[in-house]
Amino acid sequence: MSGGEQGEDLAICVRGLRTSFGDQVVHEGLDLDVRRGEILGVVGGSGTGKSVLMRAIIGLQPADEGEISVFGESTLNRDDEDTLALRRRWGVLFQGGALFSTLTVTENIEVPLREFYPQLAPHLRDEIAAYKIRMTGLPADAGPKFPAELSGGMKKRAGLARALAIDPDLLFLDEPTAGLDPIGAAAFDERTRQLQQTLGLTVFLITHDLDTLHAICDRVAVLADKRVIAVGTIDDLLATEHPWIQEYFNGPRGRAAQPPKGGKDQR
Ligand SMILES: Nc1ncnc2c1ncn2[C@@H]1O[C@H](COP(=O)(O)OP(=O)(O)OP(=O)(O)O)[C@@H](O)[C@H]1O
Repeated sequence: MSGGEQGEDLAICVRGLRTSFGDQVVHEGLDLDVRRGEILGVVGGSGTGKSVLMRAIIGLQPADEGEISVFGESTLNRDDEDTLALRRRWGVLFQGGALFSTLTVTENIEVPLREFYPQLAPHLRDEIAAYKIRMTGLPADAGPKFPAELSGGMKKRAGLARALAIDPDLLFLDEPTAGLDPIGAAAFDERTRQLQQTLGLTVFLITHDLDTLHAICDRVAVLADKRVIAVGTIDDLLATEHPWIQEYFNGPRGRAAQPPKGGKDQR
């Protein structure tokens, strides 16, 4: 189910990861492969370390032990210039959106453009921001608005537009549909899938949303006991006997989210 991938087919490769906060060990001996071009859903009970894993991959959380590489390049122990070159290849939508409240939507989207392309002329920055606004399905007049003036769904789209600002190859989404109504969540999923297919993105998607897993994830990784206990399609996971996995996918909510038999996508 996991392992055995060729290095060049992998967007992310984690081996033997250990992370901790003081005495609290979050991950121990964690391995994970994310294939290029896939949407990998990451699930697990609350506090199992999904966000900490994402932060470790993008270099915001130190690793006590282990190896992490992104597109074949180690993310650990890099010098500043190398780190910047690698960071250009990913965009991140943090849990809750994490927009700067004192900046407009356009200015938020321009933050990574200023950081990575400081020489870019202001009118080009504005054009790119306007394009990203359209791309993520925000209304054109969202640009001059402040985050406090946006609905929850619009904030997520603005966060997505910022994550896509520098045309990344890899997108990290931390609970992108949390707090959205089911219609808004389905629309966000659909947009994520469209963008992933059109732009050839690899997506690392942390979620508790069973509908999202069924609708757009190619494979799902399950975190428990400080490591990834299983990775595969939902059918692969259903074939395992781990009690948490069975409860998660076959419990009342899991069953309700399963697509009807005889046709995966009826939309
Ligand atoms: N900055 C921090 N300082 C101390 N402990 C932390 C910190 N960040 C996370 N933790 C701890 O690490 C563990 C994993 O947290 P993490 O946020 O990765 O969980 P999660 O699986 O994403 O949870 P959820 O599904 O609830 O968002 C938790 O016990 C959390 O309290």
